[in-house]
Amino acid sequence: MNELVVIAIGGNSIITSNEQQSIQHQEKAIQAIVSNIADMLEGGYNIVLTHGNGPQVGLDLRRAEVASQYEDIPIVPLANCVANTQGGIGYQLQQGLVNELTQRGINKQVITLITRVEVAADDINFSNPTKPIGAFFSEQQRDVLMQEHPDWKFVEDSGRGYRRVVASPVPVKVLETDAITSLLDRGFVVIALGGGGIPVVQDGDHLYRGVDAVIDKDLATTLLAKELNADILAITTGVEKVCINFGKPNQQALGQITTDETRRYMSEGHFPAGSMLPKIEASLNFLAAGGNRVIITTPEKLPQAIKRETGTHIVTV
Ligand SMILES: NC(=O)OP(=O)(O)O
Repeated sequence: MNELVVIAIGGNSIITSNEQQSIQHQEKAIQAIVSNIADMLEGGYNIVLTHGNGPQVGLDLRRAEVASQYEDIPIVPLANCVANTQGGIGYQLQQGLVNELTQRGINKQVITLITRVEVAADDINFSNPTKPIGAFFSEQQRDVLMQEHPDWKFVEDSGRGYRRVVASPVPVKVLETDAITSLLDRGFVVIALGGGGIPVVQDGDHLYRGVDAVIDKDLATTLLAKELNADILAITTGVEKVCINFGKPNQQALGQITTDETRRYMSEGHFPAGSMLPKIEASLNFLAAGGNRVIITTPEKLPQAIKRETGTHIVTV
């Protein structure tokens, strides 16, 4: 039985900077990603590929806001913008991966699944926006935007500038897990849960409606990996390996670590909040639910990391 790997790719691996937002730039980034996914498929793994949408959903929302200044063009709610990014990014990944597999002579079907995720209507995160979306702005640009849009909130993001933030409720349940399982059983590579899933709340018995938010894709991917009983969760990030004492002279990159060691490093404050910490918490959560292994590495290093040649591997024992 082939191992099931659930892989999360960040939206910023596809739009890498303000200057690289065009579809042509995104397709170039996607070509590199699908080549790595194809390598993993050749290694005999079953794969569910999830992706973020931070830069893309911010762009989509901005496009909708600008267009809605024309009286005949209605505004698009944020939940629909998330759905749009699932379709748009999913299409690019699906087409890129199908083409890559065809060129390699691999007969494997790929499908993108629109995926909804239930969140709690009373989630406290609705009143405290934390999820950065869209482009990076200078302090001066941010101040101008805040004057034009007093309801917009911003946060400084990773030393790269200011980004708009929106609500990011905790994912409670992936509503399309059964469909993903059926597709995996039939041999598909499944691209799902784009942008952390379209956030929906219960609106009566088994009835749902979309809400204006963007779910964190690492949290949502962990939830899906648990629901699918996946063997391996692969979380991609900007560094090849997780480090302790990051940025200090005694910085140390971590290869394989146990959950006990991970918890100790976490309690010693080695993993910054809003950056590596949520990925580490998600990893521990997946392993506590019975997962075998978590890999944290860059998208480029995934094929080597799955063979244990690089990356940080977190295991229970
Ligand atoms: N939705 C989400 O978490 O997207 P990014 O990973 O692109 O920020």
